[in-house]
Amino acid sequence: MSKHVLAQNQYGKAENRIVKITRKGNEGTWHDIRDLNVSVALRGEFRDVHLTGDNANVLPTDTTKNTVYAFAKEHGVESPEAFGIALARHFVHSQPVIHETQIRIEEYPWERLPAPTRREQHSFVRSGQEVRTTQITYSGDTGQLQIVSGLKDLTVMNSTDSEFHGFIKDKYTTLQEAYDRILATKVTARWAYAASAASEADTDWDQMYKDVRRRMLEAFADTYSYSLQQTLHAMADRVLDHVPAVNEVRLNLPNKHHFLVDLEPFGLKNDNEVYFAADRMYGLIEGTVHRDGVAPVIATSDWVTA
Ligand SMILES: O=c1[nH]c(=O)c2[nH]c(=O)[nH]c2[nH]1
Repeated sequence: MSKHVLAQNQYGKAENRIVKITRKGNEGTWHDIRDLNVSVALRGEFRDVHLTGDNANVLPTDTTKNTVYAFAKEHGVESPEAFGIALARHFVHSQPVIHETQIRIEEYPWERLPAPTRREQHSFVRSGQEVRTTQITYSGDTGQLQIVSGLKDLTVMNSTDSEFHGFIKDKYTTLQEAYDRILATKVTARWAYAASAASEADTDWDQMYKDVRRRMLEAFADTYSYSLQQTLHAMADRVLDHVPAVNEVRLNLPNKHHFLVDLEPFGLKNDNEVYFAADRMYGLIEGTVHRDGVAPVIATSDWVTA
């Protein structure tokens, strides 16, 4: 017997890559595709396997992988959220020793690539835009379904309407005050849905995603910024103002610094036109905004890099 305490534990198969084709139209020649990376984590009565290696309560990770693929055929992939909810419920409801499931999904976007010489639609180009994410947590004990969706790698820039000045100056400060700078960031966003939206069968998750993304981008573009912190708040605020199903927004915004190049040695004046785009290091601005009276649920400890 160990004298130490086994605390949080979970297991499952991570990063199951799956592409699902849905054939539509007259002869099934119109194809829709969903390209997912699905990770499964199971939580429950797993003391024995850790303490003695007794596998009686262990549904193999290999089975969880097979279930992901079989579910794509049996239930289809309507959206990452709907797929994740079905999987999360399945594991909890089919095995009494599994009390909670967490499904994490990334979706890689493809755009339709029209072929001028044929009517069939089965060609796609991977769009260089963001990765869509979702995390579904379902508890069999409480029946609670928590959905935190999001996106990452969405890079945006304002080439003006950004200032940064009036900050603390101590003996180590060298930063010049900026009255016209580039503001650029690679957005990682997560938003938590209200329990009512999570449990409604007809929630249109793809539309929700489009709405949240659009509101964040509009706020980024609309906000005359005196700091990336202010822009972060404006982006989250805009989502909460316009998308009632969302209760909380967390943003991780690396400040992708653009430094004015000194052109004086060449006898040239740099009128905020020529910048050096720095790769590293970067300021990292992070924060959560949530509805008053609703306790935040999105993890704040996740490590996000630019
Ligand atoms: O928008 C900014 N916020 C900061 O906190 C900060 N710090 C810094 O050096 N540059 C910036 N820019």
